[in-house]
Amino acid sequence: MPLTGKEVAEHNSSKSCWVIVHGKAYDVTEFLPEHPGGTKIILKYAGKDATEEFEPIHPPDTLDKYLDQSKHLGDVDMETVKHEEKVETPEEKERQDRIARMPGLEQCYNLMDFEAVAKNVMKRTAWAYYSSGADDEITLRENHAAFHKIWFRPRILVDVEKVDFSTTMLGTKVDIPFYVTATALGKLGNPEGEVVLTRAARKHKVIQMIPTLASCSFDEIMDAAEGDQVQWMQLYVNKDRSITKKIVQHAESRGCKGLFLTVDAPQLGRREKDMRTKFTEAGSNIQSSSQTDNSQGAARAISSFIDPGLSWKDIPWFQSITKMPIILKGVQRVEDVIRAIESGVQGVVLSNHGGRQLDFARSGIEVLAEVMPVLRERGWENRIEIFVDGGVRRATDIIKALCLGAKGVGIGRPFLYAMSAYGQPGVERAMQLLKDEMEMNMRLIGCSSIDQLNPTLVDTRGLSAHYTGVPTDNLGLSVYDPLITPKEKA
Ligand SMILES: Cc1cc2c(cc1C)[n+](S(=O)(=O)[O-])c1c(=O)[nH]c(=O)nc-1n2C[C@H](O)[C@H](O)[C@H](O)COP(=O)(O)O
Repeated sequence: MPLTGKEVAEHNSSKSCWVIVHGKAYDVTEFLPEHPGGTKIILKYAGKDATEEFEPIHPPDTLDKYLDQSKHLGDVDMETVKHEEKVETPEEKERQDRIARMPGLEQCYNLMDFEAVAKNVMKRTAWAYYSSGADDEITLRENHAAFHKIWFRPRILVDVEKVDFSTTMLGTKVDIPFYVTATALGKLGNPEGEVVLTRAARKHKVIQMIPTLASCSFDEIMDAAEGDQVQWMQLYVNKDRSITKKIVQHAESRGCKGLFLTVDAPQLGRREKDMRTKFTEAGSNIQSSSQTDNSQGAARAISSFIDPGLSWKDIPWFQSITKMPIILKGVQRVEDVIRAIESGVQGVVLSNHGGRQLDFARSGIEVLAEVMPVLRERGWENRIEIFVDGGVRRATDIIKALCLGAKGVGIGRPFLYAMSAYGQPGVERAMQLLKDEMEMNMRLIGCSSIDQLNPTLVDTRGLSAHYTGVPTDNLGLSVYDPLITPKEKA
């Protein structure tokens, strides 16, 4: 006999706390103190239907994985569940008004346009999670600003009537040298989540990297791919290696063509915009006497399983459990690229996690400029495939990276913003804009194919000039949200 809404509603305190998710009731009383997202956000839904809040943040198998079966109380007759009247807050009203006034998709002419629109139409928590960088967001801004320190030395009088910017990445032929990188919690921005990116990537023959912390399940994302569409897997390594082994071997059995081990996040960075928004959403209680909620925002809430003990000695174990090419994602200095080559992995991503981890880490493109001359000196430039991510917003950024020796680049936030503001058509347009820019800029620098891109076409003398502690950059300056408590919340 299913439980009634009334029976669940009686368990609405920290002494006895039941919640409903997807039509089933769960006793989370004992779990409360362990919830990485803090107790307050759960107690807000004690005795109620928490599905809407739960869905975007937690991969679908979360309750099966982390809540003992004895706490799974069974079905609820949802007809008997009273849903609180949704009162539209003034903030939500303003957001809906901005949505009504947002520009048509055809008025987005570049990837930054999607960011500008998304900032205005996304829910605060979603914007905070996607846009935030670590600490003072210096590296977040530097990632984008670094590309502005590289200038072109274009060739002239080269026949560029036909331009072909297709290439291969880990042996897969792609239309254009970028991939959709792993970014967690796709459902924060779009109710369908990461499968929106899958469908757009398929249309543009672009590879998608599936995040460990996706909102959609891994199999949902793999199932959304069609034909010979290629996907890679990004892995946060679990302290429990038997879980990791299961995930990796399942990914391989499903046809994943690359395993990207994230190596720059032994602990997730402090993304204060995310933390701040989570705190207010959970109901700030600084003034009240009760213990202040220790919620750390979405990021911390979902990453407590990550193993900070991951080290070089683990590489042989990964090589023993999978035949997939192994790529280290988040390498930030040439010494570790050399060590990666010596350890026999197939690639690295020079990346600082989109500025979300160590603040004052250098941009991936700057590290690339350090790495390639050293590898060339050793004759090792083709020993592994080198990717770069962070701050790529224009095809000229892609071209600069390839001129310096990258095989391809990863792009994160722009596709999240396009997906959040305009859904799949938005992501497809963003990818098409990059293709249009690529064709034009390849012509203008005098190259008709990817193999002609080389270091003589760029001037990187200014690249390592970190002339200001806080590089001025619209991308960064416009992302800080006002700190003043909104009127209605004061
Ligand atoms: C924007 C974003 C990036 C995340 C990301 C989530 C978001 C919203 N998440 S995170 O929650 O843990 O930080 C991941 C992740 O799951 N795993 C990972 O390897 N990189 C993660 N990254 C980093 C991402 O893979 C790229 O390194 C970064 O996004 C590239 O910079 P741009 O966003 O400027 O393109």
